[in-house]
Amino acid sequence: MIKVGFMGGTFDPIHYGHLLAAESAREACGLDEVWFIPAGHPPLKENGPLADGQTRLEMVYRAIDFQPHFRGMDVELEREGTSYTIDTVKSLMELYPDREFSIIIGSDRVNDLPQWHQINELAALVRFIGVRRAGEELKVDALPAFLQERLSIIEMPQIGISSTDIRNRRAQGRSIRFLVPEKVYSFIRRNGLYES
Ligand SMILES: Nc1ncnc2c1ncn2[C@@H]1O[C@H](COP(=O)(O)OP(=O)(O)OP(=O)(O)O)[C@@H](O)[C@H]1O
Ligand SMILES: O=C(O)c1ccc[n+]([C@@H]2O[C@H](COP(=O)([O-])O)[C@@H](O)[C@H]2O)c1
Repeated sequence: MIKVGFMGGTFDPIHYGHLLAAESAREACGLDEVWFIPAGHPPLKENGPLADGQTRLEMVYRAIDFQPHFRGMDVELEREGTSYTIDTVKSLMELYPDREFSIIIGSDRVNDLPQWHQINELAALVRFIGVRRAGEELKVDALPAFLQERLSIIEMPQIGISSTDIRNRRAQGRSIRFLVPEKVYSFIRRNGLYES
């Protein structure tokens, strides 16, 4: 079986925190591939993304350009309605029966796992790889036992970057250089993304 770590996200925009979390998970868990899957309509987020789906996917492609273990996928962008992970996992398992999927999530998402749609069924299908995220407390003990059993926590160099901070910096006319890969940086600037 080919081991795939699926990293879903709003990626509005993708940044070095995402890439380093993915690479840390790949190394720690011996993953063959990491797939970056931008959410069409992210669940549990108060505000929808600022950039449209194709623009966020384009930034993912630019960020992972020439990385042999990384892939960008549009499966959630093509789907109507809220992008529940259970639906994505089921369709990926059907499309790629030769692959074994796990889900890579940062600590903020680890803490809200019990609120995920059909979480019992999801946890029966996949394992979760939780990555410690700068500024977020990991509350593994607060999770129900069935989730703790399906969760591995891995470490990564703590990197306090968030897409919110990047969008805020752009709105204030501040620099985002070195927070995102150079090809994402030039794309954001060229297209005037996140300007106020
Ligand atoms: N700096 C980081 N370190 C580790 N994990 C991260 C980091 N930033 C995001 N993640 C994780 O990546 C996944 C996708 O995150 P998302 O696209 O929402 O980015 P974000 O920076 O949290 O965005 P926003 O600030 O808009 O909420 C989530 O599981 C999140 O926990
Ligand atoms: O399926 C759910 O109920 C669910 C609830 C919260 C988050 N997720 C997924 O977790 C990933 C990271 O979410 P976010 O909001 O931090 O970008 C993304 O793929 C979301 O679709 C999924």
